[in-house]
Amino acid sequence: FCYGALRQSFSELPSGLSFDFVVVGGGLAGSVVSSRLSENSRFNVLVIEAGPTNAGVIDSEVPLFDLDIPSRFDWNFTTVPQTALGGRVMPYPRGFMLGGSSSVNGMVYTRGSSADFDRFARFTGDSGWAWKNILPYFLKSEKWVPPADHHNTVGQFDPTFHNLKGTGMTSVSLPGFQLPIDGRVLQSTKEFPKEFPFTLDYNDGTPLGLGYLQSTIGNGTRSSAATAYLNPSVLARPNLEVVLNTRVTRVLSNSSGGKAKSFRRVELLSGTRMVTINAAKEVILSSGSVMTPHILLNSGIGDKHELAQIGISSTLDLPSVGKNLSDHPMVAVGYFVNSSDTVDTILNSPTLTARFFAQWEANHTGPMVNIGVDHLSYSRIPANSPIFENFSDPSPGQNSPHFEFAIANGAGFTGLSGNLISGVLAALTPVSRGTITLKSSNPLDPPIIDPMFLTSGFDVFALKEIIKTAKQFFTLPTWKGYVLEPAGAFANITTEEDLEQYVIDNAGSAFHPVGTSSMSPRNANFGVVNPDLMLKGAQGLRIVDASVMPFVPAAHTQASTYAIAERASDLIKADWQQ
Ligand SMILES: Cc1cc2nc3c(=O)[nH]c(=O)nc-3n(C[C@H](O)[C@H](O)[C@H](O)COP(=O)(O)OP(=O)(O)OC[C@H]3O[C@@H](n4cnc5c(N)ncnc54)[C@H](O)[C@@H]3O)c2cc1C
Repeated sequence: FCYGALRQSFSELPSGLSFDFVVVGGGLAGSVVSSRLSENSRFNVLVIEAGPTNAGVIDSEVPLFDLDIPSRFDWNFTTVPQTALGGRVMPYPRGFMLGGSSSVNGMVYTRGSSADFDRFARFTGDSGWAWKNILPYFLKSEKWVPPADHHNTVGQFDPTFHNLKGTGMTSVSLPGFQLPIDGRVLQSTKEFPKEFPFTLDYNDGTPLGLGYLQSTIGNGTRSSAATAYLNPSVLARPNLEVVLNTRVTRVLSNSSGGKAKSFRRVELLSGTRMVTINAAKEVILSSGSVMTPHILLNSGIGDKHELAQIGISSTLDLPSVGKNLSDHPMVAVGYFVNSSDTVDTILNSPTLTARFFAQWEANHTGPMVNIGVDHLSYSRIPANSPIFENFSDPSPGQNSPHFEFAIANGAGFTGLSGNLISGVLAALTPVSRGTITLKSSNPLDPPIIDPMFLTSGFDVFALKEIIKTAKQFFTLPTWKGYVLEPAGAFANITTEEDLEQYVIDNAGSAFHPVGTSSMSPRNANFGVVNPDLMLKGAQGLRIVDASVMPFVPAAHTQASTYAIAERASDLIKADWQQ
């Protein structure tokens, strides 16, 4: 038989092939796990991806285009009205192409704090998830490369915490195009060292402070899980098949009674027909925090009472499926600036966009290699804050931040026009938890997504605090003569009530949902997967994606998903060593 190709549809897959592993979703984690498993030539691996190929998609390749990826590469989900946000409905983007959300995301590469992973280990009872044991997997997935402009990076990162050996996979680099605000941003670490101390490297496990942005960019181009892990030489492996444009609807049980049920059969939509395919060893669900629980629930794996209400009979009663959705709420604030040298000028001018795109095409340099942010800052709510009279601290440890503050050379997420500088402000330790549920028993209906943003008073407080900090930041002496007046509704805030209303009117998702198929200790009567990521109470089904994280780390979620998928690959290989 001939394996080893990128198929445009399931019907292109030659009949008669059999597979050891069927990976559902060729997104970030699915690309990693299928690449690693197919390193073993005795394993036949099939990946089924709902979206199209990433190859040749310029909007995905050019870093500065990241805010405007066409909707055909998105699942185009929206949330239900958010009660704590004045009933607003908001978009909930998820990548719909090979590489998944790693092909459409903001490319920010942040790992989180050592305490985040030590908490994973404590919570699950598996020391394999602790920082010291997961750090090698961060290094295995990361290929540290020079920035696009090849500037001297000494003093801008700590090489001890990166893989400079060329053995890694996804390229990570420092900013490849200096922004005009960079000098002033760095000066702020001297003017406000208590809140913004300089940190050499926020990816060393202790992120607090202001440091240089690290992104999944190599040679001025997005490096995604697809470009890195499913590169042409991996796709040429005779034991790997990748099927595009094919949606999986359910996993089916192919055993009954007796021992734990086995879920080694996948149902998918091929054209207008439902067909099934078996995995001899395992089905691996890697459809992400929204679609993995959606597939499980449609398969009857979830809370049996809730499923009965929509006419789905239970195959495995696991009430935690789709619960515990944890995502970072985010809000942006902007100021007009006394300069036209911001990304707004480029993005609002077709002529400049064309000119800098031509430069990018010619030699992968210039403003298009950058996302308009060169620095991030991480900070904590002071220990003596009155909020801790009513809430215990949700952060996992003293080295772990409550806030992220990205300093953007443009309007960014404010949605305003003009020349701006903005702060993209995220609350990293959300207390609110949401759900993914089903509308009906039709597996092609979209999920009901309810992140329940800001339903905890702690999260409202956190966003208000970080806005106050951003105000202090932008009024530091370093900004004199550059930062002008606040922009949009932010300009009208005078009271604490105004501030709260601004948060309610403007907060949204930072696009980091996790927790909907959470790990829990092996014998726990809650959770969805065991610490080895096998579905609880079942055989033959593993979940490998962001949905298994029990808590959202104090970081953007791609780095942790890469590390989890790398460790998962080793766990799977060890289980099936012959
Ligand atoms: C707009 C946006 C910006 C972001 N910015 C950043 C950032 O700057 N830095 C960062 O660290 N993180 C960022 N993230 C988050 C990060 O990309 C995700 O945490 C990460 O990609 C999660 O990986 P995953 O494998 O769980 O899911 P995904 O990467 O989303 O992969 C899931 C895959 O499964 C496929 N799939 C789903 N359902 C089915 C089905 N039924 N059948 C077949 N295939 C299916 C999807 O099409 C997709 O390819 C961002 C995310 C988004 C959406």
